[in-house]
Amino acid sequence: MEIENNRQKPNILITGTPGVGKSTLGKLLSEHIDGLQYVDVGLLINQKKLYKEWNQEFNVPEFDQDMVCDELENAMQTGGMIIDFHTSSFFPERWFDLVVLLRTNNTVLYDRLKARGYEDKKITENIECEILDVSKDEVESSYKQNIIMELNNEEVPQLEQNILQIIEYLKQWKQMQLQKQQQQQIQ
Ligand SMILES: Nc1ncnc2c1ncn2[C@@H]1O[C@H](COP(=O)(O)OP(=O)(O)O)[C@@H](O)[C@H]1O
Repeated sequence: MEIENNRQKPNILITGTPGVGKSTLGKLLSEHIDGLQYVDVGLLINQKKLYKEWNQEFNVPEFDQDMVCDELENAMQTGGMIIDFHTSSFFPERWFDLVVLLRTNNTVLYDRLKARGYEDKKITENIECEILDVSKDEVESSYKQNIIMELNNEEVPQLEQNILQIIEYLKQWKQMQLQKQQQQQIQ
């Protein structure tokens, strides 16, 4: 792990196809780890009207990338943010210390999206994205491999395991950041 910023608290991106469990994980992490704040970017876009156009086909806003980034910039510089969004390449790479890519198999994903009340067309589109590794490709072309953590998330025990793995990563991050700051003080 090589840290290129001086943040006191790490920023985490949680991404993946809708239904893989991003908000469940993000909220749990913010509850388990002091000082981390969870942000559902989809919700933020709606609340702060960070869009200029509306997608009639899917009845969702066409979010404006610059407006979203401007809205988050100050908080990201401070650190301690858990960012949850289904797409990730437009965020500045420098923002994140850990990128969590969640994966869920098709059968489970289908059931979750059906339970959410999505139309068949929207379910099929999302499952195709998962099969075709759309989020994975996006993450791998946008962030360094050593900060990407790809985690399966079908069942509750996996979720618990994932949380432990992330907590462990963040412990190491904190230690490295501390060492770096001590070295900077000596120099
Ligand atoms: N590890 C898990 N085991 C069982 N159900 C899960 C798990 N993670 C998430 N879920 C469920 O899957 C559904 C979708 O999760 P959610 O966090 O809303 O996904 P996303 O934010 O990626 O759209 C929710 O009903 C949630 O309770």
